[in-house]
Order: sequence, then C-alpha cells, then structure tokens
Amino acid sequence: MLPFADWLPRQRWYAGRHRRIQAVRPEAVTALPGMDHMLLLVSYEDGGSDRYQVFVRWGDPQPPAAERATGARIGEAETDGSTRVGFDALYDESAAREILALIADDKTFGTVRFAAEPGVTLPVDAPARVGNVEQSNTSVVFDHAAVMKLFRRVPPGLNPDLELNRVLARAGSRHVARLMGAIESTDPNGQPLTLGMVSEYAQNSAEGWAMAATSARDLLNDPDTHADQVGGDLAGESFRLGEAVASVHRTLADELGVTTGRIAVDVMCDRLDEAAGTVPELAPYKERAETALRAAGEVEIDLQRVHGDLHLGQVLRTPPGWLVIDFEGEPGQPVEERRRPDSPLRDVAGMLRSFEYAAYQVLVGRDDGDDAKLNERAREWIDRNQIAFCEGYAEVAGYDPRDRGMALRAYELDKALYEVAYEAKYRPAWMRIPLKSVDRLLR
Ligand SMILES: Nc1ncnc2c1ncn2[C@@H]1O[C@H](COP(=O)(O)OP(=O)(O)O)[C@@H](O)[C@H]1O
Ligand SMILES: O=P(O)(O)O[C@H]1O[C@H](CO)[C@@H](O[C@H]2O[C@H](CO)[C@@H](O)[C@H](O)[C@H]2O)[C@H](O)[C@H]1O
Repeated sequence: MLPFADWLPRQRWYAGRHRRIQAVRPEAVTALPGMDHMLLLVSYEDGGSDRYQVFVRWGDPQPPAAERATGARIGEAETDGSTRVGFDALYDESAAREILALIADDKTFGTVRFAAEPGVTLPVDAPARVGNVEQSNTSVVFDHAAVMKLFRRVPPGLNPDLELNRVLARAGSRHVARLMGAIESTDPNGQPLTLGMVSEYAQNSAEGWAMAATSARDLLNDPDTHADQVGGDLAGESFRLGEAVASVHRTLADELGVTTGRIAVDVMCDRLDEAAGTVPELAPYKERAETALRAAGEVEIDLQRVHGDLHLGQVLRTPPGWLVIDFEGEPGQPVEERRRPDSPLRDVAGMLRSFEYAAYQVLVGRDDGDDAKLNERAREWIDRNQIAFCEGYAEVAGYDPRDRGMALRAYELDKALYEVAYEAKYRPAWMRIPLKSVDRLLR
C-alpha cells in the first residue's frame, strides 16, 4: 500500500488538513492500461470520512527530478517482494493523454466508465500539462483544445458541474465551455460518482474577476474621473455578462423545469447563526438579518436549477462572448443540497456581490482606503456595473432582478454573511468588504 496518509496532506487539493487521519484504505482499485485508478477512503479521528480519487502510475525507484519537484511522487509500495514507486499519473503527460484516449474510445473498466459526448472528437495527440490554477480539483490542459478536470474529493451523487454542463452543452448553449466527455463510476451502495469531465478549452479568454479588478483599479488610481469616463469602463461587458447569465438560466429552466416554492430561509438562518457564532463583528446585525431573511421566505417564487456559486471568478470572456464555468455549487454543501432547485436570484446576487468585491478590494490595505472621495468613486463603479448587469439580464430574462427586491436582498445578505465567515477564515484583511455590505443591506 502506498503511503497515502503522508502524501495526501501535502496536496493542495486535500481538504482534511484541519483533521487527524485515522486510516486511509483503498475502496476500489481498478487496473487501467498502464496505471491504476484508486478510490481512497480517508477516515478521520473525529469519526468522519472522505473519498478521494488518484490515478497511480507505477515507475522505478529512481523517479526523474521533474516528477519529484511537483510532489507527484506518492511513495513506495512492496508488491510480491519487490518495491515499486507510485506517482500521481496526471503529472505524467503520456498518462494524461492515455486517460483522454480512454474517454475518446468509450472504455469501461470495472465500474469506471470513460465516455465521450456524442459527436465529439477529443485531442488525444495534443501536448498535455497540469493547469496552473489548482485548487480543489486538478485540471489537465490539452494544448488549448480541451481541459480535463479530475475531481479529487468524490462525494456520492451526480456532481452538478457535470450534470449541468451536459444539459447545457446538449441544448447548444453558447455560454458554457462545451462538454466533450466524462469519467463516472458507482459506489458500493449504487450511488453515482462523478470522477472527471473534459470541456472545450476557451482560447484567448480573460477571467471576469481580472477584467473587473483592472477596470476598478484604473478608476481608483485616478479619482478625479468618473466610472463612465475611464478607458477601462466595464459597463458594456457587464451588460453582456447579464445577458449570458440570463441565457444560461433560461436554458436550465427550459431543459430541467421550473417549480414554485419558498426560499430555503432556514438554511440561510443556520448559516447566519454559524457565522455570528464565529465572527463577533456580526453580533449587532444578527436579529435584523434574521428578520430580513424570514420575511423573504414568506412569498412564493420560481425555483429552478442554477449555478449556485456564481461570481466574477467563474466567468470567462472569450472573443465570441461570456462563458459561465464551474457549476459545482458551493463546495461546502452536500451534493443533494447543491442540486436542489433554487432561485436564479442567488446567482444574480453572487454577481452583484462580486462587483462590490472588485471595487472595494482595491482599497484594502491602502493608506487612503477610507478616503471619502475614493469610496464614492468605488460606489459609482459598483452601481454602474451592477445596473448594467441587471439591464443585460432583463433583456434576456424578461424581468429585471431589481424588481424582485426583497428576495434579491435576502440572497445578497446570505452571500455577504457567508463571505464574512469565509474571509474571517481565509483572508481576514478582506473581511471589511462583506461586513460593510451587511451593514448597508440592513440599513
Ligand atoms: N474551459 C476552459 N477554458 C479555459 N480555461 C478554463 C476552462 N475551464 C476552467 N478554466 C480555468 O481554470 C480555472 C479553474 O477552473 P474551475 O472549473 O473553476 O476549477 P475548480 O473547480 O478547480 O475551481 C478557471 O478559473 C479558469 O481560469
Ligand atoms: O473557490 P470558489 O469559486 O468556490 O469560491 C469561494 O472562494 C471565492 C474567493 O476566491 C469567494 O468569492 C469571494 O471573493 C471573490 C474575489 O476573490 C469575489 O469575486 C466574490 O464575490 C466573493 O464572494 C467565494 O465566495 C467562495 O465560495
């Protein structure tokens, strides 16, 4: 057995760093041509467990330096009296291409199914490299033609990223990176497991966050000009982004249906309790926040499948238009929770929050960060882009999200409260951004 208990905590995507591992055992090992596919069950001393996925390539005991450097070397295992070294196969270009070829050829090994989308040709001969942005998953880019995302933590249930991308691609949406193939399996209880997906690579794309942050920074570096006067004005793009998000919502509604129901305010209130329990700065807002959330839960609204964790970091501007990516939903929530129909206003609120972030983060840590004129300019930039986004959204959706004020405000508040807790944990210097918003939303 490879020393996974030592190796896993050193991986960037490993989510159990704050917990103590009790044991790691292979749940399923599937022999593939040239490598093994492993599902590992990590049990923690606190009684919980997680399932992780690793493709293991076996090499000789002297790995090349490049592989050592990436942390791809898992360690040694004794098999039948001989020692073998196991590597994370995704860092081996030929192994990554072999995995893509298994998808292209629609192969199945045991319970692991590799399948290409109908009519798609995969770039099986393209050079492959692991993408630079590695967070909770690992992506291999095939020469600007395709990107293969392998989920590292694999909870039971169909991952909404695959599910919704499949629906949107098959419906011909122009606002997603077209799905090209997938790797799926089934757990011992018969639950679906989503292991990976391949999408068309968006060439010459720019991340919405980078564009917005640049536009806001340019403006705030020259506070005597107004948002509509600077060269980097984003309003036109924000309008088109609103259209793109509304178009994705419409396709999801057409394909998967719409129901009516109430906003799940109990979940929001639980989140409020949790956030207020860990961040003392939220105490003065708790009662008012709960009242605002509960009030929004009293009316019936349209519910459908949505993105669930939309922000400017989840949209790519390509020459033909905006793409929405990463439909995984909020990573901390169980899969079934993430697949529950919700209001499109959740996604709209996520984008509106993101415009606030893009402007106010420029001022974080600056000596003049509290300067009234700068803050006024930042607000102008935010208003201008939020309005443009909502107008673009209205153009396609047929209604302006701002006309659903109470529900929209509840989603903005819910997201801002989530952000306060998120920032307190990961980026304390940024916590003032959502805190200020909580204050504004409850005034
Ligand atoms: N189809 C694509 N084309 C080009 N770049 C992409 C594509 N999909 C993702 N990316 C890049 O990879 C990053 C991470 O992708 P994402 O799907 O959000 O993965 P994760 O779930 O690991 O966060 C994105 O921010 C984007 O920069
Ligand atoms: O990593 P995910 O895409 O799942 O999202 C999480 O991390 C995001 C931070 O990167 C966080 O987003 C917050 O910061 C963004 C700027 O970095 C900003 O655009 C978002 O509006 C703000 O919410 C997101 O909330 C969190 O789920």
